[in-house]
Amino acid sequence: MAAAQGVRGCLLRGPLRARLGRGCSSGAPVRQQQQQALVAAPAPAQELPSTRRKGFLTEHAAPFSAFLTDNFGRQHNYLRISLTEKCNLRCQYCMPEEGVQLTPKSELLTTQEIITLARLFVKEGVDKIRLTGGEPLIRPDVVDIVAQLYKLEGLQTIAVTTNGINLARLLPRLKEAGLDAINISLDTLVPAKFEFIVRRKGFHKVMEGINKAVELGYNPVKVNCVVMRGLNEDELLDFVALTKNQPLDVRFIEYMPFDGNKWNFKKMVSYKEMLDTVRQRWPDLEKLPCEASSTAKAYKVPDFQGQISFITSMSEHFCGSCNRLRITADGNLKVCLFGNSEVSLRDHLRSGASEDKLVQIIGEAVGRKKKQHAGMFNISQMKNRPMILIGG
Ligand SMILES: Nc1nc2c(ncn2[C@@H]2O[C@H](COP(=O)(O)OP(=O)(O)OP(=O)(O)O)[C@@H](O)[C@H]2O)c(=O)[nH]1
Ligand SMILES: C[S@@+](CC[C@H](N)C(=O)[O-])C[C@H]1O[C@@H](n2cnc3c(N)ncnc32)[C@H](O)[C@@H]1O
Ligand code: SF4
Ligand code: SF4
Repeated sequence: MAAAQGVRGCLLRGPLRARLGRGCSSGAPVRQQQQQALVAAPAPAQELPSTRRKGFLTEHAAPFSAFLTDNFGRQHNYLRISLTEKCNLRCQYCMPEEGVQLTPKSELLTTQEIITLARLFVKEGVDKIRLTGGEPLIRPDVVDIVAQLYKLEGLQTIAVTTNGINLARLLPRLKEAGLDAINISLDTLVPAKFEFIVRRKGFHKVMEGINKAVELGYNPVKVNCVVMRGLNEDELLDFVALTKNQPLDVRFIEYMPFDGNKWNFKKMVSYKEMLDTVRQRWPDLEKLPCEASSTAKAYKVPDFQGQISFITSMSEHFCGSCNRLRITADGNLKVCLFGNSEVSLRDHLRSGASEDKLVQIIGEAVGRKKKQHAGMFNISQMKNRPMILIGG
């Protein structure tokens, strides 16, 4: 597993301030802001807890569940669980400014229900769970959830996708509990623009979170950047420069349509356009091999420590190798990010369905999964949840 490999062996060299002084490609104001934000000199990397996984990587070889295999032969070994519908930011590309209709608390999955479902999926062959949201790190028991997941035999990777605001504070405990991999969302290196895009303050906290993840030895630390025309496409080269001396994987994401995010084609910057921009500055950019199921196409500037990637859901979808299922915070199984067929696992759990019955229901839902999403323009017209209620 990439993430399981990635958690070992991070080497840090020199203070971040010094790193950022080199290799930034655009004007001084952005660079100064980066330098102000990344002032801490990280301590030496520490080894992450990985003994449990070392064992399973070699010993766990159960046949893959027929229930989690769809009609196109795709094996779903990666489960994304949304821990909350709430968030401490209000990103323009994810949710409407006025917020979203929240589900009453009694209808959200309890911690026990989350663990029960996770255990069931792991038993059937899921070996990677990503916690998402909303903002997963505002759930008060997130550390406990990671600790309980860590005990699940067969689960090799526990990952989180976070906006980074609470990360520096929580990461030591999350790491102790068994968190293997971290993806942090950051769409701009300009503090004022950050406030505009996410409609809240917090830029420096996110940078602190990225520094803390590097300091604690996560490698790579993935940085998710949704690229939108007129907002941040002028910062691509600055983001690439961040990978020069740090173990970061900066992932440029094509802007995707969801309910309430005012997507339009003109605001989307395609993979090809982004790649051309980066290649003009670094013509010797190398393409890297990727896992077949990866959402991202990876590249590297020779001699840079980190790498960059592109998540091309719109212009070059990767549905053929999809291995992902989702559980929403209100307990629905969603078999495709861009499909609106859902089944309530919560209701079945609460009405006392047996494990066999639940597995059957999950299998039927997986059987309904389409070969691929319906295409950029069709999905921009379809009824779906706002992204904040899905979790990415
Ligand atoms: N179309 C599509 N996009 C996805 C899928 N999974 C994740 N993404 C998008 O990829 C971007 C990054 O998501 P992350 O939460 O970091 O998850 P990931 O890309 O699976 O991360 P890794 O496990 O580290 O590769 C977000 O914009 C997600 O919405 C998927 O199954 N289909
Ligand atoms: C919905 S967020 C939830 C996790 C966490 N709050 C965060 O922001 O990282 C998961 C991922 O989806 C991405 N995302 C949200 N809306 C998107 C959109 N319209 N297009 C592409 N990616 C999007 C975010 O940038 C983030 O990396
Ligand atoms: S992308 Fe993440 S941080 Fe931003 S509003 Fe959505 S859930 Fe919150
Ligand atoms: S759009 Fe649906 S089928 Fe395609 S990769 Fe994403 S979740 Fe999988």
